[in-house]
Amino acid sequence: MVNKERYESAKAIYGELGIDTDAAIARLKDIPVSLHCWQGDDVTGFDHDGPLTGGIQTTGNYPGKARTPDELMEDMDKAISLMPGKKKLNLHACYAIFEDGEYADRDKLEPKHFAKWVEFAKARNMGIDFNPTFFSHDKVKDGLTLSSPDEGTRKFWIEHGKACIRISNYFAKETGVPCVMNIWTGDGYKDIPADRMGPRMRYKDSIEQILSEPYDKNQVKPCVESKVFGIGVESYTVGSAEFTLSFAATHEGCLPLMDNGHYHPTEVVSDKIPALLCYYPEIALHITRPVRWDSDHVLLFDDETREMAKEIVRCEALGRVYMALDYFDASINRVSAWVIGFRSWQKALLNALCTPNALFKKLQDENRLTELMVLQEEIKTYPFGDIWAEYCRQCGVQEDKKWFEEIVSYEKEVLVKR
Ligand SMILES: C[C@H](O)[C@H](O)[C@@H](O)C(=O)CO
Ligand SMILES: [Mn+2]
Repeated sequence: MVNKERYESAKAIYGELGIDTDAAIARLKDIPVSLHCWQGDDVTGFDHDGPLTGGIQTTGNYPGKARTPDELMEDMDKAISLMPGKKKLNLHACYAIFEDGEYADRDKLEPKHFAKWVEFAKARNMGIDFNPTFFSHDKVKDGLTLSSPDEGTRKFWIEHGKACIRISNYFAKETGVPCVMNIWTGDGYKDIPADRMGPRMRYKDSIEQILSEPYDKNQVKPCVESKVFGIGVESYTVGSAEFTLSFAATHEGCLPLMDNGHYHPTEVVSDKIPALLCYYPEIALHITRPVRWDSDHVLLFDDETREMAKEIVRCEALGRVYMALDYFDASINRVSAWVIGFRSWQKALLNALCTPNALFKKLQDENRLTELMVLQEEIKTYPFGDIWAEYCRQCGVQEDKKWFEEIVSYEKEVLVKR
């Protein structure tokens, strides 16, 4: 059977459950997902030569890492050509592009240092999300930035945050798409601290100072990302879940950002999404795959990934959740890592849109839980692959099995020559 016939047959099967697969495909094409630039170069950036710090780590030494803005853009273009769906570009401040020997430290960054990225995004019809970079820098003092007891250090990082607000405002104006600006720091202590509240009060004040910088409240969406622990920061994290949720709840316009690698291993973000949606008009996500801890493995189409997407869809919250990918693997082809992760999240969203959510809710409300279990199990073996193949076809990208051939050629022709 050719693909089109397979799609028609799958469409009829889903149709019996009241699912309109054409509508699901059309809807997904319009939903932006933010693609993180830092998968392409192991979270290095262009403004320093030092190691990756902040309690995060990339492992592996696969050949072909992007070393310059041009290489990173070239790799991203290759990846994008193999991903269906609408993309946004997610940048970190350390990816500033300096020209003609110019350099600006993080507290002095200006929109002009990101002009090339704006050009790149506009040419591809993408909005831009942004992240101040509070790590991999010699002004991280004793592992602390915004919560440092040293006023000079704290001031430097507050100025960095303010510069990033101005840059986010510029991104939104230039692209016409709201810019999600996420504040994450690795601030914390390896061992048991003597004062847990002091750093948090300083952190609160620092973020408040950053957010006092004028910006268009409809166009820039500041977020605070929580974390349970990092490498070398095992005992105490300043920006804990309780801290960031409370901060966002009490500061209008500030969104909570949940990274699903940032919780205890038995906690699931799929359950936290509807809880937060009861209270916050908008929330943000970093979507990753934690293996035993915040390992930032490449996202796959696994159970929890599917469950997170299902929650967003069945809460009718596609317009209220800003979705960004956040993982980094240096042990495999990096372009492939981008593609697998992005396609996995697209699959998860499409799968969620092809789930009979109204029917399942009805069964739950009528306490027909056996029937609910049976149907939830059976739909797992429905011909979803045929719907996915049709989505890829309509988006003009290679279907599964085929896209990897292009990666193999790209590796031979471009990556290994670096
Ligand atoms: C590079 C990102 O900002 C970083 O991954 C952060 O979002 C995070 O999740 C740290 O663990
Ligand atoms: Mn994250």
